[in-house]
Amino acid sequence: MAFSANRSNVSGGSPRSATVRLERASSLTSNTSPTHPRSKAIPSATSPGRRPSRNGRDDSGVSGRVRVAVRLRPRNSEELKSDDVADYIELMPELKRLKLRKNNWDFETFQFDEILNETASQKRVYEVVAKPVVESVLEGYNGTVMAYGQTGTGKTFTLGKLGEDDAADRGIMVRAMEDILANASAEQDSVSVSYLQLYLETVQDLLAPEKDNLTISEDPRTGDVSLPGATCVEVRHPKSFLELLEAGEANRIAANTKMNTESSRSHALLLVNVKKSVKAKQEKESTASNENGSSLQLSKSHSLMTIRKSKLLIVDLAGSERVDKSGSEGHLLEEAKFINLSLTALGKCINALAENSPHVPIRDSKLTRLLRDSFGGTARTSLVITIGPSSQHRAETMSTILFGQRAMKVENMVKLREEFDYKSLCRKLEADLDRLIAENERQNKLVLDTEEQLQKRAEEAELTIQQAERKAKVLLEESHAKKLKLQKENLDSIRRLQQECSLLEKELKENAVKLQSEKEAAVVEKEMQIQNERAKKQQEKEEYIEEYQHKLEELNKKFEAERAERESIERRLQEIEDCMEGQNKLELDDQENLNELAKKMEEESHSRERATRELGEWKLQGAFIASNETAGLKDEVKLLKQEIEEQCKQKEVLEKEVKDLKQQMLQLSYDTDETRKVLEKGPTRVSLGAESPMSLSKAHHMRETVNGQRATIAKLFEQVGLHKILSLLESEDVDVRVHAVKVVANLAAEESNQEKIVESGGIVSLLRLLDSSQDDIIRRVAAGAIANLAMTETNQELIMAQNGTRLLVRTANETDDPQTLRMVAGAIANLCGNEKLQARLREDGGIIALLGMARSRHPDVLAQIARGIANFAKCESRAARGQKREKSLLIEDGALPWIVENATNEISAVRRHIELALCHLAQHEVNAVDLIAAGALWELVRISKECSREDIRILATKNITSSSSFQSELKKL
Ligand SMILES: Nc1ncnc2c1ncn2[C@@H]1O[C@H](COP(=O)(O)OP(=O)(O)OP(=O)(O)O)[C@@H](O)[C@H]1O
Repeated sequence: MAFSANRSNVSGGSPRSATVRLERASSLTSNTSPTHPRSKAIPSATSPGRRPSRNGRDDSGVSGRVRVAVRLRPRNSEELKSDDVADYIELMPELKRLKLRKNNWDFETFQFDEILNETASQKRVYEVVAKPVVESVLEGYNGTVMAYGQTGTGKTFTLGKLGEDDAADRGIMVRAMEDILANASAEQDSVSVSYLQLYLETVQDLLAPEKDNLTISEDPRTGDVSLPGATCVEVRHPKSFLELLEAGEANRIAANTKMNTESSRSHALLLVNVKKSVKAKQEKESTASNENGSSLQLSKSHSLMTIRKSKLLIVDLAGSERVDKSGSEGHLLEEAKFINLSLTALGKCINALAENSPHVPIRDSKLTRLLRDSFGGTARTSLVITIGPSSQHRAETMSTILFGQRAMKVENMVKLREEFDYKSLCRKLEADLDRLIAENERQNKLVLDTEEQLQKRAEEAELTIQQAERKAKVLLEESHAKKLKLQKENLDSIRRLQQECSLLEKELKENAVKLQSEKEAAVVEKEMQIQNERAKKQQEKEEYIEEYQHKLEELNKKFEAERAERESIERRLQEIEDCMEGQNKLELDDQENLNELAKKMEEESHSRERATRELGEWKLQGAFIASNETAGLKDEVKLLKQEIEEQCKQKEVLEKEVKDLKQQMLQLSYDTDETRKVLEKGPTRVSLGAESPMSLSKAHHMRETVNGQRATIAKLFEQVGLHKILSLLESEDVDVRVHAVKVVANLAAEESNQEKIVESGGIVSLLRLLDSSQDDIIRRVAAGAIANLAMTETNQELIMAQNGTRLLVRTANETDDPQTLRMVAGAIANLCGNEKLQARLREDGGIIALLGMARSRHPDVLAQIARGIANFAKCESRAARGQKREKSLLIEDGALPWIVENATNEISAVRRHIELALCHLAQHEVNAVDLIAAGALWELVRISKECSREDIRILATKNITSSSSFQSELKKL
């Protein structure tokens, strides 16, 4: 039987080699050895109740003081009867203090871990004294619960009470076993007990009474104490434990009877061995490996189990009064040796430990050897000291208390005791190995299978390649044959195409020769046609000239007659002028007289005023004289008035005469206008107007009249003087201005007069009149005069310099009178003929104004516009000769649409001018694109074929053929 569980083989445990003991915190082993004095100065661990943590982290050695509780037994029946009242003890459970009377006036105070009075229940005693130790045992630590006290104070009651009658009486042993069994797994853990008695240094097995002298064994390496021969019974239920305990108690009584001794002389020891399996931590694995110096590597995949082996020792000591009497007091030493050697030895050891003595006499008794781990060892130890209430045992009580005080000073180093379960690990590893071997075999088989498959596939692939090569060879041969065949077909096609090409070339050459001959024939025919037309035109022209010359001669004759008539009118006019001059002189004289008279009257008025002023002074003296003078003056005034009236009458007569003369002059002016109109339509003055429907005879008559009038006017012009006539243009009288401007216009119609008119400032006067007048007749006649003057280059420059273009433009915009517009258009048309002034003319708005006047739609106006455009285009064409030409300003100012629109105007004068203008514009390639866009090309083509004037036709043809743009446009169609 073994006292220590790890040495026990009672239950047929496995061989020792199967387990490896792991001592944690081996560095503290020497300290924990009972053979070495232990230091008391372990500060934090000295606190009562300090326990290793449940999670096992606090698994290195931890110091733990022996905990001591005091329990006071209630008074028994005898004590209750006696007067021996226990007032020598005073318990203070709250303060955990106990006071013991020393004498009548003094108490001694002791501090304990727990104070349990007489009313403390068994349950409370268990929880306070034993439960912490039991829990510690369940966590893998050794534990000791021990009761010490005088006989009859309740040690057995506290520890070994079974509680058959009343469960509340169950003592620490029963309750501890209940807790241990409740926390142990029936499958994995094991709980076994041994129950022993020590009497006079003899260890007896209470579960096997025949074993009455068990040997105590100590492991020299670890110091563990065991009883190899002790009975160790596995316990699974509290009930079986009770039975076991009852049996053990019966054996104890029998043994004591046999040995003729008392139970109070022996120590009862209940040894509970607990084996619990717990999952090992990873760090434990490495530790295990290192400590054993083995190369064993534990797979992390295994959940390694460790076995925690702990033992709980519950010791019901013999009554201590003998110790006290024999050990402490030093008397009756022999008796002590016989009776309770072990208690004495225990007291010494505790003293030594409490006093930190270098020598602890642990080997002095079997009890101290058995309790080696409980005091100064690795177990958690809790001591309950029991005392009685009777003052008769005061000395024993004091002795017990002092024992308890000394025991409190003993410190243990509690250590976790656990081992790896290498058996199960080995089993798991073997299972793993089997599994790995099976896996390896399976993999090998798989590799072999794969290799076979690969070999098979390689052979198949080889076969496929050979087949593909054969197929490729056949296809290559076929392709080569096809290629040769195609090449041959291509060659045949090329030859055929070459033959077709040569045939086509031959055909083309023949067609070209044929076309050339047809073209030449057409040219010859065309030339002949042109020559015929030319001849015909020439003949018509000559006939016309002949007829015209005849008519001209007739007109000249009539003109001579008119001139004679005009001279007579001019003579009459001279007479009238003379008469007017005389009349004017008379008027001037009368005016002087009147002025003189007015002067006299004014002086008289002043005199009268003076007289009036002096009248007050000379009222009396001069009244008479003043009245006479006034009468004289009145008479004089009367005479003068009569004279004035007479002169007025004469003036009226003269004015009537002037009026008549003016009437005559007006008539003359009207006649002049009419004559001029006729003349302007004649061949000598073609600058203005289109052909009139007036009959030739009437025109002739009119021209004769006009010629006569002109002669008269010319005479008048010589007699009156140009300056005077021009000054009349600024007369306030509208009629005078009208007549005067008509006279000037008539004069300007004669080229011979123009120089004089210009020298006399006529252009400026006419422009001023045009600028200032709102009268349509004046503006029309003035514009006509300007138009006539604008026929020469010098005059054109003068007109332009005097801002004439702007005035004409303004007039053109302001009036809708066709005759005025005709004159204005004529004037601008004349200006258009000056190539030096083109830019300025355009800048002053001349072209746009010219085009704007087309709104009139009057044939005469349209003719003048067309003439102006033709003039402009001609000058542009002339100016650009030999220079790089920019686009025509006419095109820039948007004239093309109007030109194209009127290119076929039924009025020949309009049409002819536009045809000319188009030809001039077409001379320059720069205009070609716009001309094509405006449709002018087709007009040019038409002109080249239909124009009545040959020169224009030729010009148009030349333009068309010489323009690459026109040619390409024509080719498109
Ligand atoms: N706390 C208690 N309550 C009631 N009765 C008690 C108590 N303690 C002890 N007794 C009684 O006192 C008597 C003596 O107790 P017990 O036998 O347990 O003492 P003991 O210390 O074990 O004595 P011994 O040393 O001789 O074995 C018993 O009859 C027991 O029932």
